[in-house]
Amino acid sequence: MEEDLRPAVVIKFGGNAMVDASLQQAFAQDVVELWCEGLRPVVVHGGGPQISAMLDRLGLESRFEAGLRVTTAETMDVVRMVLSGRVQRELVGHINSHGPYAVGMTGEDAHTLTAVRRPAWVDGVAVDIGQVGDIVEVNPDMVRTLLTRGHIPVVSPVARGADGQVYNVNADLAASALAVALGAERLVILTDVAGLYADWPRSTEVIGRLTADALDGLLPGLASGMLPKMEGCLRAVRGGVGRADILDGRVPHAVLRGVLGDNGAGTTVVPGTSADHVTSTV
Ligand SMILES: Nc1ncnc2c1ncn2[C@@H]1O[C@H](COP(=O)(O)OP(=O)(O)O)[C@@H](O)[C@H]1O
Ligand SMILES: CC(=O)N[C@@H](CCC(=O)OP(=O)(O)O)C(=O)O
Repeated sequence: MEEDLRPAVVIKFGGNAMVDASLQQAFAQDVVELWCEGLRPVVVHGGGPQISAMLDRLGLESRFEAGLRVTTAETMDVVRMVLSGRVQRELVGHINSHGPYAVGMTGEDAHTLTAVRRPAWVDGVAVDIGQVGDIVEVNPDMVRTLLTRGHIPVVSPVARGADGQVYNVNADLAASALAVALGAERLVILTDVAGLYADWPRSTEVIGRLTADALDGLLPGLASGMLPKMEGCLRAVRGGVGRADILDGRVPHAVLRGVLGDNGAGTTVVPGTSADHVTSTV
């Protein structure tokens, strides 16, 4: 029975924050601690740097448009192999060193994530970036089943298309779509900076808290990896998730501090229309 279970907390573990083995271990410990506290963590992992490293070893090019990887059929094979064959396995291993908690899956499994091909928008122009997907449907049944049985789902951001193709999905957007479909309480995105910087890369001011409408106004000015992250936060809170946080994954135990301690670190997006935002200097 699911009635007495708390809403899920979806945590996106970023590729850049996961290159350090001790940070990976601290992250795994935090996720298990949340589970022990009665929360229901769902992990969606990235792996951008690991994919780029493998492409480089194979002599293949890594190219991004508006923060999304240009994905040929050859690139897609490598993306799938690195994400679900290596990065997900390592993470599941770290979590399961604490007990039989984690179960790895990809968005392709049980039709969890369905995507359609999407372009990247560069200066208002649609650019073809190959097998990159935008999620159009989420079936959260398998993730819910795992949660109900006391497991921690670890999901790779690969989706199936209704057209039979496999799609590479940005992990921030995959986490956001899953959070909405699960009716999650929170979306937490770990990355390799202190949060969303105002006037990046010139200022040292991190935006601490802002509403969905204020974020909507800032989105057109954002670049590179921060763009899908903030788009994911916006979609999440507009889709009913209570709040979305960007936290610094380079800080050990950032998840535990951010979720249980709520120490005000990082950037928090909340539903609402106020145009104001609060900044702090780091
Ligand atoms: N406004 C901004 N605030 C913070 N970081 C930004 C901003 N704009 C671009 N970035 C870049 O986005 C990066 C995070 O995105 P990405 O490299 O995709 O991270 P991850 O691997 O965690 O998903 C930061 O390291 C930074 O270089
Ligand atoms: C379409 C697209 O860009 N997909 C990403 C998927 C992995 C990811 O998002 O990893 P990070 O969170 O570590 O950046 C990629 O190929 O790099």
